[in-house]
Amino acid sequence: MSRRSGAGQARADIGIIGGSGLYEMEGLTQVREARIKTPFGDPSGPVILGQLEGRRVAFLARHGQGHRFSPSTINYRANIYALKAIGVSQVLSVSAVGSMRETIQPGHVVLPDQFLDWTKRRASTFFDADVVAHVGLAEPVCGRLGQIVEQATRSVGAVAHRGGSYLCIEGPQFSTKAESHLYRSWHVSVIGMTNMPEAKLAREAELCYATIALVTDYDCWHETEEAVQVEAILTVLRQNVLLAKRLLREVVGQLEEKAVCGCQQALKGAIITAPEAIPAAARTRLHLLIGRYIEAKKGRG
Ligand SMILES: CSC[C@H]1O[C@H](OP(=O)(O)O)[C@H](O)[C@@H]1O
Ligand SMILES: Nc1ncnc2[nH]cnc12
Repeated sequence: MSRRSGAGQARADIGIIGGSGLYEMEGLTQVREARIKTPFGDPSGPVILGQLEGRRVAFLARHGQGHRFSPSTINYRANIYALKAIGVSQVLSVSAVGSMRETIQPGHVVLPDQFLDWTKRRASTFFDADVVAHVGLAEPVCGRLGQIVEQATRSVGAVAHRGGSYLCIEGPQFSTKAESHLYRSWHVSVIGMTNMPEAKLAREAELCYATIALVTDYDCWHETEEAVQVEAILTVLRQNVLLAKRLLREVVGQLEEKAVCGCQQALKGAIITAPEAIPAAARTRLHLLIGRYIEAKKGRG
């Protein structure tokens, strides 16, 4: 696979964020690498662009090549910003998760429609200085994308659980049994360490977002299954990742190039700061995200 590099003219419509075990996307053609600088720092690595099933796709390994970034040190803002900067309008997020329910088994695919953010030390908004914006997160997953992913999951022969809550813990340690039982009492479906604040930031960036959660373990609540350990996760992951690659191809082939849905308007009416109160430096820093709203407002006087 030959690669060109550089960020100039790098464009894509569909973003894939690869999680644990998914560090590259096979099957991409016309591959090039883009190193994208953002006002929020560096993404986890170069964005890999190419064609997949006739669509322009951008792939980014969340933990970086060689899995160098822990869930707490991933620069989620830079990752989402970088995808937005190259034109991505819809993001498929692939994640390894633990199951919190008997019927959700290792090897199954869960398509959560809710998240619980139990993280403690992550930058979780683009709007933490100079501009205040409050986006809605009642439905954090794009329903249109979720529907397509569900169909595709079934058509590749995997067991799909559509809906349910993904509980995001800070990690990197796995949970104690006491925590795991507590979380089960909250009726969550799966547990992981990365989808928050990723999903929040995708909404702030007005990107459609859906998680493909690949179940690797039963965390540590199960009475007859071993408590989760990385070694066991990696064994299941090797199988899951093969499935994920087939599934992603199928999903991408069914997606419209440009998403047309409400996610693309998430910031409409959400910016509460008066345009004239926004300093020039903040306008520049946030232009990609809010330019069309504050310029229009200013024009109306
Ligand atoms: C290697 S197991 C724990 C690790 O896997 C998940 O990451 P990702 O969501 O990127 O697949 C989990 O959140 C932890 O970061
Ligand atoms: N049990 C678990 N807890 C947190 N993150 C995970 N990722 C995969 N399995 C997990």
